[in-house]
Amino acid sequence: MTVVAKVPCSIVTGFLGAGKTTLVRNILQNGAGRRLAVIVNEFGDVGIDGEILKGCGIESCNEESIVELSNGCICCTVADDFVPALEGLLALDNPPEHILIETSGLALPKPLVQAFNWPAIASRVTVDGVIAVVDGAAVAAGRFADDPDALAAQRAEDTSLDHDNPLEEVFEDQLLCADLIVLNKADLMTADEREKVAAEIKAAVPRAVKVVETTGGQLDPKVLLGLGAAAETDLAARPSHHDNEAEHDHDDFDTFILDIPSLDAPEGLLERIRTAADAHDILRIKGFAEINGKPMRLLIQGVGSRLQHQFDRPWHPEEPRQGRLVVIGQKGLDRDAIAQAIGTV
Ligand SMILES: Nc1nc2c(ncn2[C@@H]2O[C@H](COP(=O)(O)OP(=O)(O)OP(=O)(O)O)[C@@H](O)[C@H]2O)c(=O)[nH]1
Repeated sequence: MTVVAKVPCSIVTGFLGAGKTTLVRNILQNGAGRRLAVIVNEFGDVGIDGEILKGCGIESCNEESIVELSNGCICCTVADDFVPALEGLLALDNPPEHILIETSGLALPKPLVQAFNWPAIASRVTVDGVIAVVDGAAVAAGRFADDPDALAAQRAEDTSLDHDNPLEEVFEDQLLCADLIVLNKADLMTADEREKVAAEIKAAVPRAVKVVETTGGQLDPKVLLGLGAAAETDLAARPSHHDNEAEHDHDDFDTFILDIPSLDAPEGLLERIRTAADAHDILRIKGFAEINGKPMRLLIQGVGSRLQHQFDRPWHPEEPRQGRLVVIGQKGLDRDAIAQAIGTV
């Protein structure tokens, strides 16, 4: 009897805008020697991350090995989307030797790890490791804890995990499931902040989990892949805020899409986005804009009020040159006011 080795899969989790796609892109660029495939999931309906990966010009990024699941959070569509997507990749003529799974920033990784025990796939794949990417600058700015010191004190007295901040719950669920924590955006932190954030992370995770610091997700694939964690056999060590819920929903968060008119120059739009992100506490905004006379589409990426933009690839002749932004925030986002502030079609 021949025993076929299970295909290792790395789950890349991390809050909105932490740098997951950037890290996955680096692995694709540096992961030579191993046939990789990617399953990429987004909270919004428009697959920006898949587009970024496909637009990156890396030879190994062929269309069939990048599967986009943009039909809600992957943790809630395991049966309908995730397991069939994995099966599809395993059925390719040239199946991948390692699969990267990038979850949405709001997904809980544990239901995904659990899915690896499903009979349809259990004998064929294993979770090589859960990699949690952390936006160090956001943690340093206190985004995930109203008062980290008070919280640490409270933890010391009360070991239950529950509290009311939905951002923090998602963030902690991602850390608590991790085999490796990537402390990203080191360039945006002072040495003191880096130390403080690393200590905060360690305090939040009861197991000994390695924390590696980086900028732009630049880590050797040898550090990230081949962890051999078999996380699906080790679920008890990965507590979640949602362990007692039959189904997790994302009611705490809102998302919508804005169509953006063609522009002569990007500066005005970028300024309006920055102002709107601050005024309305937008967590994440990303998409593409059309700049008149430019053959390339402009990729716009906002995390909080920090914005980046670059021309990433030429518009394809068959695609509509329609600017479009996905906006994500906590429940109660004022869509009309944001649309007006940013200027939509
Ligand atoms: N300054 C700085 N920016 C970074 C770093 N890593 C990523 N970014 C930027 O942060 C933004 C978000 O990065 P992504 O890789 O798209 O983050 P993500 O976690 O995939 O985002 P979602 O899928 O929307 O949750 C982009 O503008 C990146 O260029 C870093 O180390 N430093």
